[in-house]
Amino acid sequence: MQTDAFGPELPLERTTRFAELLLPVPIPKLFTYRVPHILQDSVQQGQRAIVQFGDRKIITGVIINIHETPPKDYEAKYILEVLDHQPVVTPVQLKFFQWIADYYACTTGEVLNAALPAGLKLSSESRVQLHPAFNLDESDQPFSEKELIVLKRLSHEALTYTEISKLLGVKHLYSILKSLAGKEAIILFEEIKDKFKPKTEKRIRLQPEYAIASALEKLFETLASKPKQEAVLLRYLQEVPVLSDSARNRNGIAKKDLIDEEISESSLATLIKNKILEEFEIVVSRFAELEAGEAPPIHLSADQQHALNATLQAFSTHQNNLLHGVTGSGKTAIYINLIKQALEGGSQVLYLLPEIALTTQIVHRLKKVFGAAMGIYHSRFSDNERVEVWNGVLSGKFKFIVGVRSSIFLPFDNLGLIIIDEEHDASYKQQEPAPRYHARDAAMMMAHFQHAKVLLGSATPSVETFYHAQEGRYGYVRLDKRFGEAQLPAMVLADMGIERKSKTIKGEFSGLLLRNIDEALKKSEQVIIFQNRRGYSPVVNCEDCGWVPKCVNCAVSLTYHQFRHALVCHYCGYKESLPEKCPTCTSPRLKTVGYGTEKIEEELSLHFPEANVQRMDLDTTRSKTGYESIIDQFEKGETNILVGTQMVTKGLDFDHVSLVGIFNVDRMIHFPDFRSYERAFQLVTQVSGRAGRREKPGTVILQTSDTEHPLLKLIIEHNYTDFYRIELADRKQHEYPPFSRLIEVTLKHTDKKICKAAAVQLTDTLKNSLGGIRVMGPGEPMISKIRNQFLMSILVKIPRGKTDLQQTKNSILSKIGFLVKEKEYRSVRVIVDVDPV
Ligand SMILES: Nc1ncnc2c1ncn2[C@@H]1O[C@H](COP(=O)(O)OP(=O)(O)OP(=O)(O)O)[C@@H](O)[C@H]1O
Ligand SMILES: [Zn+2]
Repeated sequence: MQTDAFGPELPLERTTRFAELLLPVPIPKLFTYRVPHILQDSVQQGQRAIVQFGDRKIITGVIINIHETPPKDYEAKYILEVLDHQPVVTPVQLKFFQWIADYYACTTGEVLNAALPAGLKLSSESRVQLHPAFNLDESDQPFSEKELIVLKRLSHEALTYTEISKLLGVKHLYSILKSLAGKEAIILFEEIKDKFKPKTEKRIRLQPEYAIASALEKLFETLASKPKQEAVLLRYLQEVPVLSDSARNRNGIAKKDLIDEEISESSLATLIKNKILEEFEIVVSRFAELEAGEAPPIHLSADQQHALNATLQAFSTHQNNLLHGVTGSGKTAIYINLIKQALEGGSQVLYLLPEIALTTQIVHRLKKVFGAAMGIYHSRFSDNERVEVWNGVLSGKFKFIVGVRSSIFLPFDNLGLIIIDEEHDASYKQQEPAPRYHARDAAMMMAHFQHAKVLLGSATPSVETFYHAQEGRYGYVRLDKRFGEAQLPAMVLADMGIERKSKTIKGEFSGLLLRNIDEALKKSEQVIIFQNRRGYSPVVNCEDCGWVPKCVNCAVSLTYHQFRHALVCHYCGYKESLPEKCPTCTSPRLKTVGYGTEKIEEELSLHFPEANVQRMDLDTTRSKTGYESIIDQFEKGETNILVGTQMVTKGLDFDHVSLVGIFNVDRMIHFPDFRSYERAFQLVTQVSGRAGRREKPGTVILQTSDTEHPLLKLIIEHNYTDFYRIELADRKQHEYPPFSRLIEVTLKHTDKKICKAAAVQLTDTLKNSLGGIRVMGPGEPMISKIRNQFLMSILVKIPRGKTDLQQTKNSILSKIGFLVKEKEYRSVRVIVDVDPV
C-alpha cells in the first residue's frame, strides 16, 4: 500500500511504475524513483526529472528506464516533477555518455554533468516564487501553518529549496510545495523551467487600420499640430513602407531602432496610448540572425578540387579520414564544400575547433555561407545561449554546429559529418574535472554510433593520427601547396650564441629579428611574435643571495606581472606584491629574469615607438569579446605587431603578415615530456604558417642557441615526413603511443608522506596485478605541489592490442577503490587520466 497524500483519487488496482534516473553525481549507478500516478503514461526515456537526492538536495536527472520492479533494499522516493514533454537527451547520446564513462574511467553521472548546460539542470539552488496572480489577503483557501510561513516569506522574495527547507526546519518539502502549487499560490518549478529565458525584443508597428493611404493622410492632418508625434510617425514610415508592403508593417521595427536623440520617447508613448502605433514583443534568437548568401561562391583550385574528390573517395571506404594540408592550403574551402553536401543530404554536421580564439575568424567565414542554420557553441556563451543551441539542435533549427570540445555532447541524432580542425591540438583534451575526455577521439566514437564520416584536418597531424593513416585505418588526403600564389615562408635561424659573442642582442631580441621587424614595418607589413609565456618575467631573483619568490601553495616560482604590479602563481592564482628588498638578505637588488609576453610587448614599444603593439594572451582575452577585438584590429591593420602565446599560433588567417618571430625554441624542444619534439614541431610550424599567406612572401625567424639541433633542421625544411619517421622510431623503442596506451594515475594529498606512501603501495599492487603491463613510478610530476596538495604520479603503459583495455582499467579502478578504503589513505584523492596529453 502506498500513501500518496496529494495524488488524485486512486483506483484500487494499479501498477506502480519506477524510473531509473541518471543523476549528475559521481556515483557509478542509476537511481530508482517512483513515478507519480499522474505521470505514469507520459514519462519517457530522455526526459528530465527533478528528484530529491540525499536528505536535502534537489537535482535534475535524466530518465533512462521505466519498469515495475521496486528496488530491493530501499523505499523509492517519488519523482517530484518531470520537466519536459519531449526527451531532451537522445538514445544515441545516452549510449555515447556510457562509452565516455567506460573509456575515460569515470561515472556516467560525471559525463551527464559535463554534458548538460547548467540551464538544463535544476538543483537545490533553484527558486520558488509566489504565483503572480496570488494574493494572500484575498485568497479563501485554507493554508496550514507551515504553508503560511512559506507564503509570507515568499511575498518578499523568491526562495531556493534549501532556504525553504531551512525556514521550516523540515527535510521533505514536496508535500508542502505540491499543496501550495495546487492552490495556485506558488509557482512550483516554473522558474526552473524558465531558468532558460528566451530573449525578447520590443517592437513597434503601425495599427493596421492606418496602413491604407486615405487613413494615413487623415492621420497626418490630425497630427499637424503635434510636430513631435509627427516626427515619430515619419521616422517609422521611412523605415517601413507600410503601403507597399503590409508584411513589413506586421513585423514593425525594433523599438530601440526607432528611438534616438531626435525622437522623443514620450511622443512615442502617446502614439501608442492613442492606438496609432502598437508595441509588441517577439522572441528573438540570441544569435543575431545571420544572413546567408553573402559569401562569394568558392572556386576551388585544381589542387583543392583534387583533394575534395580524394576525400569523397576516401569517405566511401573509411569512416575516419585525415586531410593533411599545409598551412594556408585552403582546407576551410574544402570543409565548406563537404558541409554543404552533408546538409543538402539532410544530415547534421559538427565542426570542432580546439579553442575559442580560433572560432572568431572561422565563424565569420562560415556564417556568410550557412547563415541561420548554423549554431555556435562554446563556454564564453552564457548559459541561456547554450540552452538555446541545445534546444535548437533538438528542434532542427540548427543543423550545423561550430564549437569547441563540449559540443560533442549536444543532442545530435542524425550526424552525417564531423570535421575536426587542427586535430593535433592538445586543447581537445579535457584536463579537469572528469570526464577527462579527448574530444577528437570521442567524436570519432560518436560518428561510429551515428554512421557519420569524420574529417580530421591539420597541417601538422598528431603522430597517432598520422600513424593510423599510414596503417590504412584512416583515409588519407594530402594537400601540399598553399592556395593561390602563396609560398611557404622562408625559415631562418637566429644564432643566439654568435649574437651574444658579437653583442648584437638587445634584451632577448637578436639583432637579426630586430632588423627584420624594422624592415617589415617600413614596408607597412605586419609582424607576429610568439612566446609561450605570459606575464612579464617568469622568475624574479635576488642578485646577492639568489632568493626566488615561490608560491605558498604550489611548488613553482611566481611570475611577475607588471600591469598588476604583482607576483602571480599561474597554477592557483595566488598573488603577492613584489617586495622592495629581498626578504632573506635585505638586498634591494631584485631583478626580473626571462621574458614573458608582457615584457616583449614593452620592449617592442621601446624599440619601435611608432608601431602599434598588441598582446594576445590569457590576460588580455578574459572578456567575452577579448579575442575578437584584438583579432579584428590586427585584421584591419590597426595593429602592426601582435605578441602572443600559443593563441596566435594556429588557424588565424591574415593578409599582411610577412614576418613571424619565435622566441626561445630551445625551451620547447627540451621540455621534459615524450611529446616535446612533436609539440615543438607543431607549434613552430603552425605559428610560422601565419606568415606569407598571400602574394607577399613570408619570413620566420627562430631564436636558438642550438642551431645544429636535428629537430630544427626538420622544422626549417618543412619536413613532416622525416620528422614523423624519426619520432615514430623513438616512440616504438620506448613503447609510447601509438604503440601503447597510457593511463596516468595521480595521487593528491596535503601530507607529502601520506601521498608518497599511498603511491608506493598502489604502484606495488598494480605491478603485481597487471601482469605483462608496464607500471612506471611512482614519481613526482614536474610540479610536485599544487594548491597545497602534494602530487605523485604513476604511469601505466598498455601495449596496443595485447590486452583487454577495459579489463585493465577496471582492475586499476578496483585497486584504487581498495586503497582509499584503507584508513590512512581515506583522504587521498586519486585521479585516473586515460590517454593523457
Ligand atoms: N578556393 C579558394 N578561393 C578563394 N580563396 C581561398 C580558396 N581557398 C583558400 N582561400 C583563401 O586562402 C587562405 C587560406 O585558407 P585557409 O585559412 O582555409 O587555410 P588552412 O588550410 O585552413 O590553413 P591553416 O592550417 O594555416 O589554418 C584564406 O584566406 C582563404 O580564404
Ligand atoms: Zn600557486
